[in-house]
Amino acid sequence: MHYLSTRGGIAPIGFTDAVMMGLASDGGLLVPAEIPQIDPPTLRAWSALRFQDLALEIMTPFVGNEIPRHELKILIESAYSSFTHPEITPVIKAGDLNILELFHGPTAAFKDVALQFLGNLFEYLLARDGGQLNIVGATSGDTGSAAIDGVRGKSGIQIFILHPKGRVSPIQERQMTTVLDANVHNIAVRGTFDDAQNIVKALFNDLSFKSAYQLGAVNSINWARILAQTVYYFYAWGRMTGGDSTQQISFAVPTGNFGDVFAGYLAKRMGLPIDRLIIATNRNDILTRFVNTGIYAVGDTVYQTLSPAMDIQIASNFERYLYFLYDGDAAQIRALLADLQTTGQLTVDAAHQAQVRIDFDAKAASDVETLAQIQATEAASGYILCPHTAVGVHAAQNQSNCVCLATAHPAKFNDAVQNAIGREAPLPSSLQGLMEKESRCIELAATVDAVKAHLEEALSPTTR
Ligand SMILES: Cc1ncc(COP(=O)(O)O)c(C=O)c1O
Ligand SMILES: N[C@@H](CCOP(=O)(O)O)C(=O)O
Repeated sequence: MHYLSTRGGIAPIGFTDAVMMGLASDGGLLVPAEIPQIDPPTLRAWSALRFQDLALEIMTPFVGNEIPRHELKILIESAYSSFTHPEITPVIKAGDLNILELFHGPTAAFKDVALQFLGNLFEYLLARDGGQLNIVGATSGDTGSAAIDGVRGKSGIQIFILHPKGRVSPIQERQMTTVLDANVHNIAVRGTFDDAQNIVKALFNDLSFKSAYQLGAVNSINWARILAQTVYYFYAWGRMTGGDSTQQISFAVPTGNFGDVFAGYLAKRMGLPIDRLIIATNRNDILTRFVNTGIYAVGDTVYQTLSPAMDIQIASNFERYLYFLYDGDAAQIRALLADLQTTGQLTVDAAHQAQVRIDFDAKAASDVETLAQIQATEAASGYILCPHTAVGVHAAQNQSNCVCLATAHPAKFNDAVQNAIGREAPLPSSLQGLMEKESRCIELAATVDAVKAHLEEALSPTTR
């Protein structure tokens, strides 16, 4: 399997290079040159597999022959050994709802599914090929702690995570800042998640800096993130249908950076019988507006909502979708992105907008609607939704045969839960005692220069 850039500016590379490159060297995102097609008999056979075995099957064609199958299997088995549910990502019934619980990993959010694997993969590749990696990532709350947990204490790896100061939940913040391993560096930037993500991308686009400091990516700009997240769509479909490929399932996906729903889109393009893919956004509704109008227009403000991990205006993986929407026409992607850069918006033509409406539904929820959904679901079934999941469940109303992705444990957002139902969700053991622990974090201005200077200082041979 080879990987290309959405902007057409790099020669094809293999899986290992794609994982280590993170953001493509021309500023685009890496995508597979072709999408493997899974036929109905294979889907049926896969529906009986354990999550780990399914992951091995799905990843194999994307990895190609770069990692021997038995070694890939070990990486996968080890990644999911830290999950507390035997099914890894179970589908459970809550009243009428089908909930795909993605929060049974060490940091209680769906990010663990990919980042436990990616941490192992980085460690394996560094041990095999030599070198070291300095990860720089941006988080609106969940990627940060999951990435930190995935690489803490691993040799040859340093991790720097930027979060927007005061814009993640107290538990999310403590999950990151109470990890005191020497290779973990938390940075609170005085800005929004979009500011943090722009800084990370600027650092990756500074190719001499990227190469001098061996930067690596844990955000969903890294293809391995998308790949690992694709697995649970197949898994949930198998659990819902028993492998009957005449049965289609819809998915409601709480969306911010477009990584999770893009993984669902990839699954559908691989042949998984998905009916509707529902993009669920909060008040930061750029993607919902895009699906409904064909215009992707960046607003002036990133609103703070009760679902803070989705407080994102500029959705990183949207560029990957545009690439497939335009059948891999990189020149067209560059033109659309140039429009976005100069005017703050891009518009797809009517024919492509029609395709967007075939590919996705989209719906936004206000905070009031989010709280009402948490309250209604708890009243109907006793099940407590996290506010992000509630945005998804709200969007799934009236959709039959739908699976709602539960992207985080509700206890990570107990202020919202308390507000909705008058009590908190019980803390899982992984989240207990965080508020009493020692923490470490520095604060920086939300500028590329400030972060660059910090990295230079932290990574200089005299400091280390
Ligand atoms: C709990 C939670 N739900 C949903 C999302 C949105 O996922 P994505 O950014 O992949 O669209 C995030 C952040 O990524 C999150 O942390
Ligand atoms: N919601 C995310 C934002 C970063 O998204 P990613 O999937 O690109 O890592 C978070 O919780 O940090």
